[in-house]
Amino acid sequence: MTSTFGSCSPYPYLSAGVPGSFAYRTVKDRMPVILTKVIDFLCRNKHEILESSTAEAGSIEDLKLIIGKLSQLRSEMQTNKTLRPLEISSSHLRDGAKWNNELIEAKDSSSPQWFSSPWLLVECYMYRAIYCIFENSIHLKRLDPFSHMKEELIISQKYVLSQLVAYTNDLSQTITSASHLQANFMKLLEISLWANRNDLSLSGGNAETKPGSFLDDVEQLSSHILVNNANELWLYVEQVQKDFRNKELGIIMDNSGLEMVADLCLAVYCISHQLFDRVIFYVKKIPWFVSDTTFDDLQWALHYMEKDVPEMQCFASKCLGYLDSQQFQVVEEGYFTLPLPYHVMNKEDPDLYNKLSQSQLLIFKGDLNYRKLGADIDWPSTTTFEKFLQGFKPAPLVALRTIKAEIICDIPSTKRKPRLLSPA
Ligand SMILES: O=P(O)(O)OC[C@@]1(O)O[C@H](CO)[C@@H](O)[C@@H]1O
Ligand SMILES: [Mn+2]
Repeated sequence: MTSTFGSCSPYPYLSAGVPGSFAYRTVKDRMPVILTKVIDFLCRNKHEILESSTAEAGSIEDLKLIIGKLSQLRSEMQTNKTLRPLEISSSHLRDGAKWNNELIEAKDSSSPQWFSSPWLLVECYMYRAIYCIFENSIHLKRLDPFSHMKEELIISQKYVLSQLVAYTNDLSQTITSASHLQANFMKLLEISLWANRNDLSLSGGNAETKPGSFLDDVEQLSSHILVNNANELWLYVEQVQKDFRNKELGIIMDNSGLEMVADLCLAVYCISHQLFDRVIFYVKKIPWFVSDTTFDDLQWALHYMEKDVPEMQCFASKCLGYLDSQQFQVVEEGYFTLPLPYHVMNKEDPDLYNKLSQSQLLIFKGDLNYRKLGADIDWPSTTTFEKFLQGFKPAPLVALRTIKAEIICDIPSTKRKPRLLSPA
């Protein structure tokens, strides 16, 4: 496959063409279920959806058309048809050109099919196709078919979220030494890492955490960290204090819900202890991989916490205050909802690469970001992170990721490649 994925690696891309792989089970089982859940949601909630739309009569036709197109998409996936060019609207022309270039490129070598093209292209394609189907409707352009799941997740987790925020507040009160500052930072990193297990695209829309267990889980899970560079990271953060006056942290976000709140806790800690002066949150520009955070999700969550969860009101107001003062900034960049891996970003989107390079530290959250850092290639597990990135390094960066896909690197040769307890 010689698309702009164009990697110099001799190793193959992950693909659903490998029976039994997580990519195969995702395309064969998980993705059709996700599409079915969207169709069911539209059928079961059609009255509410029609009431909320401007022109009810037209919307009924719209809804029927959308459901038909989603069903067709699912059927083409299940029968391994060729991925059709996306109908991308004029407001996304730039992304559209890149999308169809990928699909045309794929055609050069072989027609892009669900079970043979690179998993990254195929999986991103499904979410983009869902978005295009809504965006090309007349009355339901702005409908996020996953927002109800993301909102229900936050509401169902409010007890765990309140615990997490209270824990973060306590950490901030007890800073009496540099070692405390470090210990607490490391703890919040681990919390942000394990919150990544909360992933609606895996849990089929169900909240993962049982009330009251998440912080205990974080304690237990420490021994499951396979590659842990937190100590080197802290030494670098200390160096940043000496070398830079104006310090910026970039968080390339992943899932809404617990993971988003964990990332906000880490960011609040960094600002309130002057480890960084500004935190840039890179969110998704369109609904993505079921639970990935959009700007609307972040705003909805902060206002929900401020209004409806007394224990979180102060935290939410603090975050909203940081947004007003620009100490928190939210950025929507189209690149993060393209199928492109990160090693081609400097060529494909030099402005974004340059923006990322303004930060003193970048934290890439979650499995999909990790897959894009490694171009979704089936690298040997002993591959160094440096080689895995294939030259992508706009700024010093770390990946906080719980393993979902088989791709992995930096495992010492003394350790065997971890046997994945794939959540699927
Ligand atoms: O990016 P996240 O939210 O951590 O992981 C989500 C996800 O990318 O993990 C699976 C394997 O990569 C995908 O099929 C799935 O959607
Ligand atoms: Mn995600």
